[in-house]
Amino acid sequence: MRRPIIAGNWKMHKTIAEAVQLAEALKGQPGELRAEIVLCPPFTALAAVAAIIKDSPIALGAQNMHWEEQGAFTGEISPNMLKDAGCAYVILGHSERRQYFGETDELVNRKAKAALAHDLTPIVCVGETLVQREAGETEAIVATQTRGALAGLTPEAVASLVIAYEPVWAIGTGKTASDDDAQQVIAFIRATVAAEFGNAAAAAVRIQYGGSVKAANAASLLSRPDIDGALVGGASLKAADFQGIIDGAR
Ligand SMILES: O=C[C@H](O)COP(=O)(O)O
Repeated sequence: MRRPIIAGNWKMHKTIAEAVQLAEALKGQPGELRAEIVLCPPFTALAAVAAIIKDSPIALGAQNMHWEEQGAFTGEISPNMLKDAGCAYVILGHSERRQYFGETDELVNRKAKAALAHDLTPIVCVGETLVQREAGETEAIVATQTRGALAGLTPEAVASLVIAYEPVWAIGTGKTASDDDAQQVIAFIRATVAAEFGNAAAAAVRIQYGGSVKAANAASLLSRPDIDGALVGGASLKAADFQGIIDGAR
């Protein structure tokens, strides 16, 4: 049985004080959680958020990472630095990293291997652009990205990680993939994993949907059999909005 995972990607938002305030508000929410919750603040707020959530069931994640442990890589953050700051997860290959910073599947693969070697769970993002979708290339794109990002991993490693299917055209646009579309593409990604890594890895790997998830659509997306949670951008920036999504997974 796969436990749903709901991650808030705060992107380049929140000062340390604002991050602390949001983490405090979320930590204070009562109730049993069916889903695992992950907060992914910017690097500058990781340690402060870690201190707030340390005795709660909420986990900490980063939004990116370099693959080396240390060295002359100005502006980069290493896997052991993320562990040191309290991270359990790291988002890799987000479409914004691919689009604005030239990240390739090969680079995402290198990062995924480094994350796993440091006991960080990668949240590997895949997804097609609008042009690719309209050209009927969705399956080809997500299959290539999935195979590329996971190349060389063991079935056990693949089983332990998280994939986020984020159609680029749905990110921050208010346009959500329909439940049927999201379910269909995520089932296809799972079949791709099965073909490459076997049925046990495919049955275990958690695959989230991301792209304009909000309280109003979360419950029905998460009720689909292959959708194992959500990677949330905009709606993770306000405690009430994110809590509404978490409630959708109860
Ligand atoms: O990582 C999160 C996604 O890019 C989704 O962002 P969004 O919920 O603002 O559409």
